[in-house]
Amino acid sequence: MMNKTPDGQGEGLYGIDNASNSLPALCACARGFLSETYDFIIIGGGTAGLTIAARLTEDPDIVVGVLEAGKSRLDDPLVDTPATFPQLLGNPDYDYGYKSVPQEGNRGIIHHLCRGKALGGSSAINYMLYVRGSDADYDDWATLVGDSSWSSKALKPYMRKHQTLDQLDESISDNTNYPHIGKNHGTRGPVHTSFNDSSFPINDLAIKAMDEVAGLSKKPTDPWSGDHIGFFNTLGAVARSGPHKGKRSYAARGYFEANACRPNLKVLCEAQVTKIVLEDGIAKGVEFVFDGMTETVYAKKEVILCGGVINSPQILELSGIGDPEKLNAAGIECAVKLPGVGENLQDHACAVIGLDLKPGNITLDILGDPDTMEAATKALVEYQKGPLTAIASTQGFQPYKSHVSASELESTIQSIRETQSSSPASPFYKRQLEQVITHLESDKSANLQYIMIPAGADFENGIRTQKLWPPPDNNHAHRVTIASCLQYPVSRGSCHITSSDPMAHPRIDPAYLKHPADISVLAAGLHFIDKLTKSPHLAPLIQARSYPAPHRNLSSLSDCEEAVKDWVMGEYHLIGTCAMGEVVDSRLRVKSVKGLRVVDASVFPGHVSGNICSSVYMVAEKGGDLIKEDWGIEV
Ligand SMILES: Cc1cc2nc3c(=O)[nH]c(=O)nc-3n(C[C@H](O)[C@H](O)[C@H](O)COP(=O)(O)OP(=O)(O)OC[C@H]3O[C@@H](n4cnc5c(N)ncnc54)[C@H](O)[C@@H]3O)c2cc1C
Repeated sequence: MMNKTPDGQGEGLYGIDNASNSLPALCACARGFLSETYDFIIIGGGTAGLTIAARLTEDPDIVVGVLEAGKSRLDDPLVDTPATFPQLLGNPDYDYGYKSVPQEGNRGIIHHLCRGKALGGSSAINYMLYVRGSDADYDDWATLVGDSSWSSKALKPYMRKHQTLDQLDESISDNTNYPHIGKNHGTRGPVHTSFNDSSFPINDLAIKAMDEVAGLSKKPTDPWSGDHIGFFNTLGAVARSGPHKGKRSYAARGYFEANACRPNLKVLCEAQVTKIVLEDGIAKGVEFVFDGMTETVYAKKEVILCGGVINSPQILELSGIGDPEKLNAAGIECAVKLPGVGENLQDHACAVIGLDLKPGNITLDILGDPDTMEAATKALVEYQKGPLTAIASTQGFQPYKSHVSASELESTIQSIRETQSSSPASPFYKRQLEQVITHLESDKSANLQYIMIPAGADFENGIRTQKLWPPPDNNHAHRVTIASCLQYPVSRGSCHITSSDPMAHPRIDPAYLKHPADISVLAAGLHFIDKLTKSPHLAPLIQARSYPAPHRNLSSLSDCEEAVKDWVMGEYHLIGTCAMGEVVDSRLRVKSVKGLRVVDASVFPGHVSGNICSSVYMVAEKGGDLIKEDWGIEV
């Protein structure tokens, strides 16, 4: 076994020199995979699945097999280069291409819902913003599930455990907008995080405008400490040290490749799991399809489901675990009645303003100039630096209460109370709503996240096609997009199978804007952005608002509500379809089934503020320890 640091981080295990190009753990065919006997079978080699596989195989006596539907994309420049992520979205080689049902709250629009189909899962295609929830968010989890081991205090070591904080680039002399305190961050975790090493003047001006309009004179001390109210440049999951400097840092790199020499780890890619094999209420193994052939593999100890927020409930339902009515309608016999499966789907919905800037103001559109692109490519290739290694970093959080009058706040809360007292609301939902109300009443809660992207969006088709970010255009006014994102939605959607065909996409309803309170909160966010555009820090730079159309008067909250209904999009932060407390217990074991856990974003019982990948790594790190404890494996 290995030495431990106080955070439980392994000494040298994820050392940069351990990476192997031959990757012996990757099986070329099903026969190779099936020749092994496994203690644990992990379904889904995504963000959470690879984290758990790495932790369990720290014990050389534990043998783990991972089945992943996507391909390994290690060393694929489209995945590795931070700036090329838009090319992954909507691309069937990387993205499942799920579609929502028409969203009634959003003029009936069908949303494309991206999910990563690759080793590393959605961490291979995401926008790489590295953000953590606030303390109140995880304390809410602990309360909802009645287990203090899920409190913010208890979870902090798992946040540090997955992270390595790389140093701020020496060219950044003024670190006012890059606040951080070392003790809140990891130093040896598999996921490298860093600040951008370059920025545009508009980044700092936008932060000034945000501070001014919000009336803030102080910066957050460290937005990863559990309090992220205020405005700052965020970290990204991009390595700024080691052999992968300048590249996306994701689960396949940090958790898999670094451990791919372990003889007790096997991964089979392009293997689609079709169901869990249940015998007398015990998960014994899984059925999967590889190269057109159906195979079965057994687990001596447990099956761990890490298929993500869409596929984990899908696989449970295909296996006969769920609501009997929904299963019967899909032609599946119910083996275990568990009505919460596929319910409680939540996302962070965003509303946006698009701005065209006056000549002389630069954004990523400058990359449309061939000479600038050549220089940026040179910086990437020769120094692993520059704009092609950057993420959309400018952001911050504000309480809703600071944006509206007392009567507007009361009316929003009243609309939630009405839902709370209605008979269809489940006891679990009612308790969640109490927490949402507490957030709205607080003047310290991160109800709204603001993100400025120094690029223009395709507002016409982007939601449907996910070709949201058109190529940079230096012949046009340079553009920025500012988003306001709802962090604690009241609306609840669902994800259920409608057919027994495992290849058929489930019916997914993220229920954007289903509840009027969500519209009110987002409208206040849009109103705030409108004020930013009038701030002396930003107004002189702006040529025109390109979206919403001029007839929407964003200084009126009711017009903001209409603009929100015209255009809303998920922040790709889907959670909750196998919620802790409802579908799994607080040790992540599926209720009424033995030998089966779910560990991924689907187990989040309620939403957290901010981008959620850090929370997925944290849940998986904790999940790994829970499994080890339950099987007497050294933690
Ligand atoms: C486009 C996009 C942008 C995002 N941007 C950010 C961001 O900037 N910052 C942030 O913090 N978060 C972001 N997120 C969210 C974050 O990346 C995800 O919440 C997180 O990665 C989900 O982890 P997971 O383990 O739950 O699922 P995943 O990482 O999606 O893993 C699920 C895995 O299971 C596999 N699988 C599914 N079904 C089967 C099957 N039947 N058989 C075998 N394998 C299967 C999948 O292929 C996948 O590899 C973004 C997400 C997306 C999609």
